[in-house]
Amino acid sequence: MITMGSTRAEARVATSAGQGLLSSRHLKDQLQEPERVGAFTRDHNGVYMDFTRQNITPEIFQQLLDLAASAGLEDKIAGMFGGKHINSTEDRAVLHTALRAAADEEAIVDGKNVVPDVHEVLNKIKDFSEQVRSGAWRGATGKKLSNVVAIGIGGSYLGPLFVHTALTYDKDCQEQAQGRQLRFLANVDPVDVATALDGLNPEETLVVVVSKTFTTTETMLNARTARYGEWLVQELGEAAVAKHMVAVSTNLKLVEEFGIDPKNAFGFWDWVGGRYSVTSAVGVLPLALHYGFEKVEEFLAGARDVDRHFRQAPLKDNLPVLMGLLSVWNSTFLGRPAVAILPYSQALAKFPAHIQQVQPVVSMESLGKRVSIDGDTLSFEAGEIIFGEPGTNGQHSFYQLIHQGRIIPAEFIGSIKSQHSIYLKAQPVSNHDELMCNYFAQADALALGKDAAQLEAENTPADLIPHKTFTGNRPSTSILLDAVTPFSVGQLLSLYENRVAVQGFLWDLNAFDQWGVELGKVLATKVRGKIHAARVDKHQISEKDGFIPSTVTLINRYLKGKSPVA
Ligand SMILES: O=P(O)(O)OC[C@H]1O[C@H](O)[C@H](O)[C@@H](O)[C@@H]1O
Repeated sequence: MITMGSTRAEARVATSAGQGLLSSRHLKDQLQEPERVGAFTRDHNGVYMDFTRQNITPEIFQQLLDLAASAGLEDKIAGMFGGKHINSTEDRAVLHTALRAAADEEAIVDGKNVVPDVHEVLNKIKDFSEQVRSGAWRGATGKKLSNVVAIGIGGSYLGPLFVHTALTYDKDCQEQAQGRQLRFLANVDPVDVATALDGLNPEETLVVVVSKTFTTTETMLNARTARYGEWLVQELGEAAVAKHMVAVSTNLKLVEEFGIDPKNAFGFWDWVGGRYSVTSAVGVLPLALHYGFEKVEEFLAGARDVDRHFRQAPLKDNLPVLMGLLSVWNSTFLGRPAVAILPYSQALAKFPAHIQQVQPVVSMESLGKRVSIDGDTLSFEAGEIIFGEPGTNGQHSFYQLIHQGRIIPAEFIGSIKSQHSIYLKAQPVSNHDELMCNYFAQADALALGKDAAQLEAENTPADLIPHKTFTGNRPSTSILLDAVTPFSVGQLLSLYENRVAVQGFLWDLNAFDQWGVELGKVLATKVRGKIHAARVDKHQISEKDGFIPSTVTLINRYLKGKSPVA
């Protein structure tokens, strides 16, 4: 049986045991067996998952399921849905799944069913978005508000951006969004302010300030910039704020202090982690304003569908569980530290960035940890470096590395139907077919490789054979959706969110806190104070300010080069 081991030495043994368990047979041989398809593919409501190209055998698969059982995975999943405070370092329940529960479902947090609260906010969003879209709610000068700028960062940005990008060219969504614009402002870089506000008339624009805490420096500065900077108040006066600025937050007190009427604030709760918040008002409000509430309901229904599957399906058929187990197998047992998420869908272009944050970003932010939930140093490698780009673009950049360099498990995501079908008469296949030919080919190229004998048979010059050899045996999972729709985007989101939870449970770490981002924030606050003081007193920064010599030199060079302030 494979175990994680509780000491580094045991973990090393586990890793070599993992490698030892790997069949000496190359994937190219194993993949000839038709029964592998039956054993290692699953289909849930339009989400087809093929993990035949993973480095597993039926025995390893069984051992992974045993590992899940011995880690008490089913109980841990039940504990999460049951509202246990599994985010123990913040003493919070983890119930983002309640955000998409049906009105008649229950999710109990501290003895209270929170689903009615969720639906109260959803109804408020429905109402408000319909008023804005119909023109019943207008701007200060009487114009319809057809533009939305959502200001937020991290989880208050990446999820909504991912979903918006995914739905932009869905035919129905496109129709619903006609004549409207949805933009995001995240980076504190003033160039991002310029990009987000460029060409937007404040008279026709609604600003949604999205921040769970309502204290995040970047978001608050950007919100003040949109309000007082070159824009809203300057052009329309202070009174316009009431009609042009609304907020999404768990901190309604600070929303009011900022000068936004709490009536125009949409709440959520501390049992929703920031990076898991896209199905709260964080995503629902901007998306409902842009696409209409019904489309967002379809997205929520997709997430609910996979949540239920995750809660109910046996481990061996449970897609998030299987994805989590395979990640643990690849990273902890086989020592593969990265994962490439490769959507063969331009609509899913922002999915890798969102998952970086959900998985160890919520993969790297959630699972990028070094201690267990009890604070002990982990004895094994946990967390994965997640990166990715849509195919085929990635093929022309980093795929060289994954074909012939490091072994990086890949997750290919494709769809049967395109949102935008193009078929040129003179071409053998449609444009979407062409895209998907690559989706099929790349997974096989990684798994099957190309050896010296094949190259010799093609009369490859001997000196080029080492360069043209592909070792193959490189793992990947292929996910095939019927189409990229609001529903399937919700399914995909839930699949990955829940898979992160599984990995956290198996690694016994807290996938729901993010202390790792705090140190940088504290240091930035110190730098801010020192730069301000240096400017006011016209002095140089020195080591007395508590910086190391290289930072003193860097900051002084910056300050010197910037007068006047810009
Ligand atoms: O929504 P906010 O409170 O503004 O927080 C924005 C982001 O801040 C930090 O980076 C957290 O680590 C993220 O999880 C969070 O999403």
